[in-house]
Amino acid sequence: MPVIEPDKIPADLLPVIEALCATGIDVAATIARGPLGQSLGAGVGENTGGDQQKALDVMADEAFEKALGPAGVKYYASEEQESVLTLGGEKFALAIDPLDGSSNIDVNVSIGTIFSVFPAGAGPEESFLRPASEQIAAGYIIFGPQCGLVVTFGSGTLMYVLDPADTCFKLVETGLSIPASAKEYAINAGYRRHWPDYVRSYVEQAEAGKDGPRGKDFGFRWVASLVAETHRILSRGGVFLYTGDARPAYARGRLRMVYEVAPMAFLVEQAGGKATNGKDPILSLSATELHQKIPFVFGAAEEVDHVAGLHG
Ligand SMILES: O=P(O)(O)OC[C@H]1O[C@](O)(COP(=O)(O)O)[C@@H](O)[C@@H]1O
Ligand SMILES: [Mg+2]
Ligand SMILES: [Mg+2]
Repeated sequence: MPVIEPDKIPADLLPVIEALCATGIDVAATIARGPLGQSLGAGVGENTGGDQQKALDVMADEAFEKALGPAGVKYYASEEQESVLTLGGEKFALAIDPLDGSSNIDVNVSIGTIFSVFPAGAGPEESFLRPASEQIAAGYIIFGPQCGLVVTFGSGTLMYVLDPADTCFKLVETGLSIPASAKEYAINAGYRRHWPDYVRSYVEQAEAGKDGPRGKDFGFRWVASLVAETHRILSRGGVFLYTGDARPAYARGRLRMVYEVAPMAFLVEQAGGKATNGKDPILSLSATELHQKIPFVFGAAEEVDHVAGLHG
């Protein structure tokens, strides 16, 4: 039985996408059982980035690592591992956030797996420390009310939904498109007192709504799962901000260039949106360290441009 409809997937990448889907189906089944199975949200340690690791972070990482070597992945860079692993494949370098939105594991809110694929480079680190524009595929699996796959190979952004009847990801959209203007913004407003001026100005203008300089009302959203925020923005528009702020260790925000920001930027730009570090396009930038964080603003083109204007 196929795990995904293969028609729109480049032939050389099909084994990688199939391995991601097959593993995603297993992870989805584990998540769906929640407290009926083993404790998924229990703390089990700390990763290199200093985040607490939960049981599901580690289980998902082990499952993807195991599946991807035989699918052609040579270098495997995971948010949950300190350095790049060399697997059995030859062609590809794959970066992964095996479980995004860890704080939502135990509360039955959408979480996901984010991935980014480059052609394998000269060595493990060189394969990932390069311009984000050199990605040849990027996407995420969302574990939500529906399990879905959103992916780009550089010619549009595709959406698949997992059909529970035959556990096959089926194509539902071929050209996702983010409207240029937005009516919703997403930011963790709990950190307001730490924000830089350009973020404070952006949010104050949005909050002023029709009566302010933007001349329209905005709704506010925050799920605390990047995958879920991206899915909403790809589905109905909006803008997302997780910039640097004045908290210790948050000068470059929270999100990682290699595992989270570069792949989401590729998906968003392929859907007609924009993705910056507040000012410069993410796709023009390279990570200089594997676990490097970077400020991230993405979504509706007009909003991302407006933020860049305030950034100066
Ligand atoms: O808890 P905060 O500061 O609002 O951060 C939420 C962000 O952190 C993340 O959960 C980080 O990802 P991980 O769960 O993979 O560490 C994002 O999904 C989300 O956007
Ligand atoms: Mg994450
Ligand atoms: Mg994670």
